[in-house]
Amino acid sequence: MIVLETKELTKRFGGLTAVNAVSMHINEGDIVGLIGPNGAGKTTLVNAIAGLNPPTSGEVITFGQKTTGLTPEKMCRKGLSRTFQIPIPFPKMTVLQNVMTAAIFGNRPGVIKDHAAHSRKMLEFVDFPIHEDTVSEQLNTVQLKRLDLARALASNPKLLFLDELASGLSEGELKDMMELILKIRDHGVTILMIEHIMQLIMNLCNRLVCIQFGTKIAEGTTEEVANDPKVTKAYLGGSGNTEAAAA
Ligand SMILES: Nc1ncnc2c1ncn2[C@@H]1O[C@H](COP(=O)(O)OP(=O)(O)OP(=O)(O)O)[C@@H](O)[C@H]1O
Repeated sequence: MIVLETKELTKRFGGLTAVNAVSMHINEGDIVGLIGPNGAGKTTLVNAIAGLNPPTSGEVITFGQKTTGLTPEKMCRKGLSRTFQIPIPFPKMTVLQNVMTAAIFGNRPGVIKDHAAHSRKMLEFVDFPIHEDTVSEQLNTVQLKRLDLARALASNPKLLFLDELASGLSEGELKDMMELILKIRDHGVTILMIEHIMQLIMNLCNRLVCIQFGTKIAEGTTEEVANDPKVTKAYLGGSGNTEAAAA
């Protein structure tokens, strides 16, 4: 079953076409990698789908319903949640308060009976490594990424967008993060991940979408797209190995 589809989705910033008529889809249970060189338009595409920066034209269909241009709050209530390339929690709130905020505002009233208990469950799920009463401005990169993930999961999404979740992590942390992403998928959440780290893409994703200069240049199984000469060229500007380019 297709859970998300874009049709000719376009986003312009003045004279710049950051996303150019991108049509793509995500199947239920997929982990789709959204790849492409720096500045290709990946975050803009995700923002256009998730409502942060509505598209200039085209269509978004989420769980079979037209959702083009809906606000992030409405998309969240429809089951789409996301993390950010640079996580920005409420800095003066504790870790638990940050997750509770997402639990309270990300779910329909009455769905979650005990927001604190639900939030603690989310922190446990992401193996949050330090005390829940820690003030969020004191967190390091790894802790911020895990908090962002716990916040995203607190609204019980069916579809989750991850924007460079693994950037800035060490080799060991990367392995833990891969296990966590698989655990999320195994709990019934379909995932679209923007990622540059090829080790992650090749190990986790069953499908890839590659964009360059805002235009989709490839979509298919991970193997098909990774071996597509257009994709190799986009990364290296010539012949070569995508893995080496993106690692
Ligand atoms: N709010 C904005 N206003 C104007 N231009 C923007 C805006 N947001 C993004 N852009 C431009 O749109 C293009 C695509 O940027 P985007 O951040 O989506 O690329 P990306 O593929 O996510 O890049 P990266 O991998 O480096 O994060 C870039 O040229 C960027 O400068």
